[in-house]
Amino acid sequence: MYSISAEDLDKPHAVCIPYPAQGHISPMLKLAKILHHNGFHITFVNTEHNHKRLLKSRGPDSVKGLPSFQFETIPDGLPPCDPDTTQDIFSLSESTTNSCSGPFKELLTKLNNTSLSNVPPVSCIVSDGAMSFTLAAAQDLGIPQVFFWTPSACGLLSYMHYRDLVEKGYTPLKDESYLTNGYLETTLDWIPGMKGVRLRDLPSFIRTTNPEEYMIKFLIQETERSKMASAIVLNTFEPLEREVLKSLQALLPPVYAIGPLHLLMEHVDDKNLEKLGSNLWKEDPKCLEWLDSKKPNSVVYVNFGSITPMTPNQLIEFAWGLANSQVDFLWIIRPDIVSGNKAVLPPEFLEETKERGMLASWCQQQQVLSHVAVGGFLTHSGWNSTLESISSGVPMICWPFFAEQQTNCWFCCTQWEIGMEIDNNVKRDEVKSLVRELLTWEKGNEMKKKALEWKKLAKEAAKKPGGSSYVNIDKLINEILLSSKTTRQY
Ligand SMILES: O=c1ccn([C@@H]2O[C@H](COP(=O)(O)OP(=O)(O)O[C@H]3O[C@H](CO)[C@@H](O)[C@H](O)[C@H]3O)[C@@H](O)[C@H]2O)c(=O)[nH]1
Repeated sequence: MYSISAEDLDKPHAVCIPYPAQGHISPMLKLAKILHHNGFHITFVNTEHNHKRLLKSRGPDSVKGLPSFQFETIPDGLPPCDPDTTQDIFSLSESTTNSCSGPFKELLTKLNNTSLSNVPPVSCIVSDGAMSFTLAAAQDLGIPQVFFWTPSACGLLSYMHYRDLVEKGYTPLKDESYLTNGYLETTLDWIPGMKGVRLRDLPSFIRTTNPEEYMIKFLIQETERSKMASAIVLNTFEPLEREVLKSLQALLPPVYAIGPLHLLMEHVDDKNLEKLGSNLWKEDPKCLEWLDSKKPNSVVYVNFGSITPMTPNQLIEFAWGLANSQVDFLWIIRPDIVSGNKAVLPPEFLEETKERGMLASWCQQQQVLSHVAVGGFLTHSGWNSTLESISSGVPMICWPFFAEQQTNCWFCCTQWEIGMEIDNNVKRDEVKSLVRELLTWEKGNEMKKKALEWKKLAKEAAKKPGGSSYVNIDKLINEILLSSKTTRQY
């Protein structure tokens, strides 16, 4: 155990607990580092499974911590599995809800036994919005509890309306034919801040015929419990999602837009924190070297995040679409991207693209997106990827897979004017023409200009001292985390 100074024992102590998936752990770790920089003692809680994965991908230093920034683990309730595979989100949501509350409360009791734990008493909890079992623990201790929803604000607003969608009869679908008979094109005009959105643009879990669909029940439960929190935080910035944020403010406790967190992190000048990382796969540093050899705006970067799977056929269509576009590409293919199979690319494709294609299994995405050689991003529209692309001024081709990625895609294509959607049933000719359009044609140029405008606004929001997100973090700390404002009772 580290020995801690008397001064450290007086610090406020935030327990930060992400939902145990890559796209949630990374932004939570950034927020935890910012709080640490602002004088908080941090306990960061991973699941045992992800702790093992971090040890494997980044080595022991990544989770060894510092005297005032420590890592703890709780079990996720699922049977042990191969540390290299992505856990199933549906099972994970059910098991964390049903089994994590006990271990989490035990952990808090252990930390609060300060003579043994040698840490300050826990003074607030920053929990992922999809880990609402943490609320009861905060209520027991009478301390502030903040929910960090890691999807976009438009994603959260959509989830907040899941109950209405069920009550108004939009979901469950009457039968399977409703998936393809044009029903999903139905336009809704009653979600303030998202006028004109179609059913197919809402988070994908509503595309079910099952009246007992777990993800719908889960998200209704999680969003309801968010109403009891001391505050809500979102990794977005006010000019980007102003109308949506306004709608959320009317439904929830105070909502703070504090992103893009990776830009806010630039104000955290602490070498000790740099070694604490969150990538569950090992990054390939050769991607950046390869980009160095390319001309500005000449490369399309292709990455579908940490969860999206695809069929062997979709992989082949993407491959030939990229090859036929004649554009240089950096394509990240996760080892588990083809569910149940090894990703196999045809040797003719590898031969034909060896001069202009780079393949790797994981990269340092933020650095890749801010490299001058990258002119466009073919993405699954996960929120972190979308926000990282926006803050680097990179326009996108969107191939949303599930959850609120459909909503992020709709905003990119119709509201922010920085994206083009590719059909879910991907075909090589469409990949080829959209990649060419993005990198070499007028439409791509227009989107690039727009993306650069958003980049400027993102940077302004993160500016020290007056940027809106910078100010909101200050407010979050002073108005909520350091105050005695506690959660509301059920
Ligand atoms: O080679 C890679 C690939 C990804 N990343 C990082 O991994 C994160 C991926 O996050 P995201 O783009 O949000 O995708 P998912 O992993 O799919 O994220 C899940 O979590 C997000 C936040 O809640 C949701 O928006 C998504 O729908 C959900 O699938 C990003 O920060 C990337 O920079 C890397 O560093 N290197």
